Amino acid sequence: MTAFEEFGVLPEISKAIEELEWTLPTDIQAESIPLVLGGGDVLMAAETGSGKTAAFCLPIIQIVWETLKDIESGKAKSSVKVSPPWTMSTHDRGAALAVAPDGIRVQSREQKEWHGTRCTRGVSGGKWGFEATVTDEGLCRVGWSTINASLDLGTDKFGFGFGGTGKKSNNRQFDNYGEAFGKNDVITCLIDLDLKEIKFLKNGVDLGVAFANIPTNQPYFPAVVLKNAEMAFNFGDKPFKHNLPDKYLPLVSAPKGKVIVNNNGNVNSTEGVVKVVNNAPQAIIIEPSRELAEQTHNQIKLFKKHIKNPSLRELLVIGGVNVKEQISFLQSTGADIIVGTPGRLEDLIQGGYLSLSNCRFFVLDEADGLLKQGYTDLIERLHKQMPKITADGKRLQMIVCSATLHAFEVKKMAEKLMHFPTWVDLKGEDAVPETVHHVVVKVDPQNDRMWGNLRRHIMTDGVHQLDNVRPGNNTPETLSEAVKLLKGEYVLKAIEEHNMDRAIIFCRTKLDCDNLEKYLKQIDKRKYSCVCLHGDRKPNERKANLEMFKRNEVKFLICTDVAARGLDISGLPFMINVTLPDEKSNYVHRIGRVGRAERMGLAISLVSTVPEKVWYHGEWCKSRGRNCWNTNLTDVKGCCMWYNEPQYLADIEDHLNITIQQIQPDMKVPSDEFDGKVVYGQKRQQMGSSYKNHTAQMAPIVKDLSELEKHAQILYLKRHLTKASRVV
Ligand SMILES: Nc1ncnc2c1ncn2[C@@H]1O[C@H](COP(=O)(O)OP(=O)(O)OP(=O)(O)O)[C@@H](O)[C@H]1O
Repeated sequence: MTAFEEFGVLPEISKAIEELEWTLPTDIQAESIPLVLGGGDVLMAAETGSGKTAAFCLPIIQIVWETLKDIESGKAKSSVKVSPPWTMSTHDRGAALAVAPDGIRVQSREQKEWHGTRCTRGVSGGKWGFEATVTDEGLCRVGWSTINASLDLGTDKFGFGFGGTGKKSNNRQFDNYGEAFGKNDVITCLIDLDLKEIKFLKNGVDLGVAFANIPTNQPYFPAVVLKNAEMAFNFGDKPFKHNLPDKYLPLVSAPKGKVIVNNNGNVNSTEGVVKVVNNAPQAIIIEPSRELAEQTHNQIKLFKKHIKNPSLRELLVIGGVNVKEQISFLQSTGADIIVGTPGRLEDLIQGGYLSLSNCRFFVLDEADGLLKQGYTDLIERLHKQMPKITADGKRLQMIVCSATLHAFEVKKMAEKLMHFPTWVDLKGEDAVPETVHHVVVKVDPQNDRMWGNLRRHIMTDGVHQLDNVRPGNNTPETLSEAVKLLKGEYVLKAIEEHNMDRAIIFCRTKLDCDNLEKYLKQIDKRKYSCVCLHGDRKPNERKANLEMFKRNEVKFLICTDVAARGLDISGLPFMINVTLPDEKSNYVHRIGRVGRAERMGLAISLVSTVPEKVWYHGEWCKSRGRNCWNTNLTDVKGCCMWYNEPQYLADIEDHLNITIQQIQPDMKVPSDEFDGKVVYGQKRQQMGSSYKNHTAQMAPIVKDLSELEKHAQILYLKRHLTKASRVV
């Protein structure tokens, strides 16, 4: 049995993993795979390069395939025929109400409407009780209803509820009763079908009869309705927090003859039959960029290699590619798992080519990035269209992941859309993997005057074309232009010093990328072979460039933040930040392109010591930068801003709670600075090789300790002997 099989992964999938020579699951995989296989919603926060893609792809492939097999063998019928234990019903419930897998916790995150559910069983005579605990803020009403009652408990004559505002309600009549209740309060709900009355206890205190003379010609079921709230139930499986009053019994002890099964929502058994529909996939995985979508799609293809009978169909749905091909694939072959970028996915859904009716996995990879790119509404729209329970009775599972998941937007979204999610948080706040050595180099045009007499230099972005910039004139504009020139040279120096023959280089703008590409090629096309990856390049060119870089056919990939997240280039040793990102989480993502899968990587960031004036084309810029020469500042609707890198560096350090090692412009990284000499791009050396160094480092500390020990022993002996001599 392989290590992956021990975590519940099927042999067919494990075989493909073995062929990739992965012997053990990474930590995030070991934690998350069982949770997803177990049916839960999961938020995965783990370092860059820690294997999050497989952590969600493997269990999804497995469950989707198992479902396909069940459908093929006719087993995938609705699970509704099975007589359920005392739990809240996943069928007889409002659309926005979620029932946890244990069936006793319910939650609704809908803020405007009420959503309710009823128990899977009811009683037809006797005196019964159950407990409902308020487990979160929000509005709730709990009580008893017959099977004919609306799920909005207390709004028709068949339902009797007690609400958190201290009101009882039946048939839309809301009257004061008992007292208000809220988070952590325990409400005991009692029904006496002999005396025909319903009453409630709050934290064990009897609030008196709420409803008398209730009709008893129908069985009664525990019921609840919530508005952005959460409750947990105990029907008597566990000891109650407060004893039931005399003669009342827990519902679980009701004898067979008195128990009625709730078949609401289950009656139409043909609806419970799951069918394979070509354009209705079981899983939708959203990625923030085309490249990343393609990468995840390729991983799925690898993982499903040995999956047969039935085969599993995956489809890549990204922009910039002929939509007709995607539509025809959906119609002819069909797809079980779709990986895509948000815009194209929604186009296909709105056009009616793609249906979400069978979707049971909704994955947001690089979720914070998606939300920051403004896709919150789109995600909510798609989520709304997905069934919260599939035809075979499975809950919609949401998986959300990133190396920088601790963003406010993510927490808000998780609260709104996810149900009882588990945070698999391996690092706490955002962090840099130990395999990444990251350093900064100050670019100081006042100290390093080399920019004043360069024979050849990089073409700059032209921001200062109309300014009087020249050596000897120390205006902010001149220094800003000088930074741009120096950065071109510093990139060359970094490449030279570290003999970089493979690196990803991040620039702030598409223009900066183009200028650096031209400069490197102008100096030496072969020595500095490079390609660009940014939003202005055609999709085919982007794809071809990335492939060339991955295949080692060019040495440098120059890109904007479009490539900051997720791209996995095996064994990449170096990255250079020509300019720091203004979004601090992107620093983590950018430098995380190196130091992946336990290989060491070096990230060098060039940081200007003075403000640099740069392009910033906002919505007001009609051409969005193309041929724009408006060098006014943004506060007067111009398209430039002063970029304050020292501030961004401080923000990043503050965010990561570290001081980033600074190196000199000679780009030398002290060889024993981290954990001894390392070979970037290779796996970390075994402890044996650095052991000598380690003992040398420890020697003075050990010597100090031994001195202290000697001192302590002498002190003890002196005191002891003095005391002893006094006694004598
Ligand atoms: N169990 C494993 N054993 C060996 N290598 C693995 C394992 N899991 C993943 N990898 C490799 O580790 C690399 C990084 O994986 P992946 O791209 O999934 O990282 P990630 O956590 O999604 O990173 P990012 O946050 O940058 O997107 C890939 O090259 C992948 O093939």
